[in-house]
Amino acid sequence: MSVKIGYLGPKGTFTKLAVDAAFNGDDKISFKTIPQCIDAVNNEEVHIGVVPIENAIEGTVHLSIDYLVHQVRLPIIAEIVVPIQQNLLVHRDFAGELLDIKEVHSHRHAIAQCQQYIHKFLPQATIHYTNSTGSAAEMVSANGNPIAAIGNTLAAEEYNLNIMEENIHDYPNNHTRFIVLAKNKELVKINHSTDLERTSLLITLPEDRAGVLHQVLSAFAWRKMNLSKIESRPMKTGLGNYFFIIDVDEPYDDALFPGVQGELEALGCKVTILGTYPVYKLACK
Ligand SMILES: O=C(O)C(=O)C[C@]1(C(=O)O)C=C[C@@H](O)C=C1
Repeated sequence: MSVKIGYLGPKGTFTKLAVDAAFNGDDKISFKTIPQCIDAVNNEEVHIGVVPIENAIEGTVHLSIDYLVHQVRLPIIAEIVVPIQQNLLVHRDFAGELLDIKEVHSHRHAIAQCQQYIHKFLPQATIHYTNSTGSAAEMVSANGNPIAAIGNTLAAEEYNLNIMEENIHDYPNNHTRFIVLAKNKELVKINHSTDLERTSLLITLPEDRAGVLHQVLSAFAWRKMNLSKIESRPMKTGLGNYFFIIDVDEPYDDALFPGVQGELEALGCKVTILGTYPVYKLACK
């Protein structure tokens, strides 16, 4: 059986680079948006979906986490981390200078990763947000105007663009985490080794209970469980209502995690496990 893998496309996105680094051979199907990709896994149009979740410079990809929490709950089966290098891509026929570029197109995370570069070298350009860096590159290749896209070298290749400036992201240690979603975890086969396992929890706090966040964190702290991320997001039910995503750098087990869950539930919290999964730090071609 050929395993169908959905990803945030079109061709030439960073998500495609992550998919190519992790999976070989299988059917790879691009989706225009993150929700469309997640829906496709849920509707069983594809077996696996890969979407970005967090970037080292710009932080969480809110669209992915919010869609997973509020719209479609699918388990996280694995995580792929790849290095991110942003480049300024222009049409093959563009022969001007940086100051001739009227518009810069890209995904909002890519624009944010190059904020200082744009501020310094492209102050005249207007910013246009796209669904992905790949769709920005596609747009530039179809357009003769003096415009540019921010994206990777695969996009330059796929859309026959010139790389006008390389490595334009503002901070050198740039990586993005991608999550792998699937209903059947047996279909997710990543042939790389890893010694890191992570568990992601969704926690909602009881209303108006002084010090409860401190108590939540202590439940992990005294068990010496290593948290790699804590993030709050609006519940979308009114001002001041938030949920927390907590990543623990340990696989789910039958002792510590049920202990934490019981303790948090006794405090009036609601705890949901979003996934317990291996983390693969991979290089891209
Ligand atoms: O637009 C792409 O190429 C994507 O895969 C999305 C995305 C993101 O959402 O963060 C992925 C990696 C980079 O951080 C920039 C953009």
